[in-house]
Amino acid sequence: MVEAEHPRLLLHQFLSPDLCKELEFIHKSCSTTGYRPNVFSTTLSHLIATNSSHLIIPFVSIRERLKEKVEEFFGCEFELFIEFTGLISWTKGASIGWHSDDNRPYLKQRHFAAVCYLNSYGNDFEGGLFHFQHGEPASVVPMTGDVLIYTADNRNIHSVDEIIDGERLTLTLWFTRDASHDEDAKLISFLSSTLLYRPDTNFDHLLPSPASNNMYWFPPDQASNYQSGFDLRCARIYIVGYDIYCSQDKSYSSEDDSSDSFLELLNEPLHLAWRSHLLKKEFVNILHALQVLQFYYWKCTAWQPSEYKVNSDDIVQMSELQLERIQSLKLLFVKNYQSAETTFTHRCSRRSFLELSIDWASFSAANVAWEAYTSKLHQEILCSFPEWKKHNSIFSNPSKES
Ligand SMILES: O=C(O)CCC(=O)C(=O)O
Ligand SMILES: [Fe+2]
Repeated sequence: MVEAEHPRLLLHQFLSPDLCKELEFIHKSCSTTGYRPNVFSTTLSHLIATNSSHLIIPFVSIRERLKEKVEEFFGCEFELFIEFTGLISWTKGASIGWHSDDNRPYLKQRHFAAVCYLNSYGNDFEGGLFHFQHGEPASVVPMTGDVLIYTADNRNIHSVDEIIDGERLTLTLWFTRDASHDEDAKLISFLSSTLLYRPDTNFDHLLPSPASNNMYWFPPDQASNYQSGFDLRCARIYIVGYDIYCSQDKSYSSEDDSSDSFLELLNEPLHLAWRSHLLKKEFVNILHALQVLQFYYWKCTAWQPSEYKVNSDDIVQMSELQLERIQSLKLLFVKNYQSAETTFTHRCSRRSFLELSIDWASFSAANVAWEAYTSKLHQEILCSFPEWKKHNSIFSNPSKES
């Protein structure tokens, strides 16, 4: 029974650990700076805008399950629309005081919220506890796979403590009774203009294409002069011990150039390096490199190093000149390394990244597996889209084998 005064529900382990990992992979390879200080987000329309529409697929069944659960719990079967779906991460310094989720005139359409915790307090971040101002449970400790559902009105005023360390990740959805705020309709119309005009035979058409450079600069208020802060895509690569190498001869001055022209290098082909080794594989841009690297971290435990042989043609030893170039690129893209590290790592992972050694054979295997994963999702979205369009609604394909 719904408690009338404070209608809310906490579900334990509603999402599987693997789905949480998959959504984390998507966020760590696609996010941009968010709408509040120290917050990063990945919305579904952003995935479409960056040529990664296929990455919507992992969200489809969980959106469906959450909507059913909310409708069932609040007794409004078949009445709701999803208003917003997004991956949101909070880093050191982020917090929110007492509020209800419909507390702005432009948020009045929000009737219910579902917050899915994709990582855990203590393990991945410190701080970030959730509190309700009145009623039970008074506090929620975010744990991987748990979901908190509540009404968006003032019966559920809540706050989140400041994040002290690490990156706290959620999948957050809002639901509405107002059909004019149906997210599906907007996504389908966006997909209509991007998805179908692409031949699906050539893998190059599935490579990510970055949004504008300023969306990846952190903190966002520094994106007007780029003198401090960092490019978050590069930061996510550097903090796990990799380097970025691009051979372009153009010289960009970081001191007197306050434009973002140096960031254009990241939209050009580039390589990844580890210590003195350069991976010969060329990535079309920084997002491509980041996505493959994050995929490797998502899946790396699945590969036994002995199963794969390093092809000596895959890597080269770098020259002194190349190593110098790598250092100067690092200074260009990450003005403040300390802040990048504090933003994206938890003290536990900081230590384990230092102990990691690269296994190039598994890394090459990850690249092959990432292409297969991408093609499979692309096939799925091509197959589902005509039905979505017909019903103006995003739903999972019942014929799909699981
Ligand atoms: O992430 C959470 O636990 C809740 C976040 C929140 O209150 C909000 O985004 O409005
Ligand atoms: Fe909230």
